[in-house]
Amino acid sequence: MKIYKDFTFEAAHQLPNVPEGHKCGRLHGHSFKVRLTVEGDVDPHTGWIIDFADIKGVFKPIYNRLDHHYLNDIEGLENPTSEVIAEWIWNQVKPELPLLAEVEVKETCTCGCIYRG
Ligand SMILES: Nc1nc2c(c(=O)[nH]1)N=C([C@H](O)[C@H](O)COP(=O)(O)OP(=O)(O)OP(=O)(O)O)CN2
Ligand SMILES: [Zn+2]
Repeated sequence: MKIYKDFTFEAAHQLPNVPEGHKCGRLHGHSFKVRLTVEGDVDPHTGWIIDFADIKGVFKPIYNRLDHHYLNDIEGLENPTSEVIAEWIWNQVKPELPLLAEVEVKETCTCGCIYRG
């Protein structure tokens, strides 16, 4: 069984390694969407894998580092593509949430990235 919790954070970034003139080389912002998916067995007593609130609790300090920040300033996010952000979030969350199975990051309505470790 898999469950997930969705988050939205607002942040600015620019991609330093794109070719000259690429639009993403300019400073811009997104309402980033993050989906954290957890996989495990359903506890027969509680009826859940874990409480959604526990996923939120684990992500809260990480969310606070991202929301309304300039991502390039964050250690490990100097080149903040969706792929790099997804792996970075995985590395922050996984030790605190061993059942984590998937991190999805969406920059816009039409593009995103899924990382499974
Ligand atoms: N593989 C990746 N490609 C791109 C990334 C990325 O993180 N990984 N990022 C960008 C830009 O940051 C941009 O914000 C998103 O790109 P794009 O989908 O081109 O954005 P648009 O909204 O302008 O696209 P539409 O074609 O209008 O849907 C670029 N590439
Ligand atoms: Zn962007």
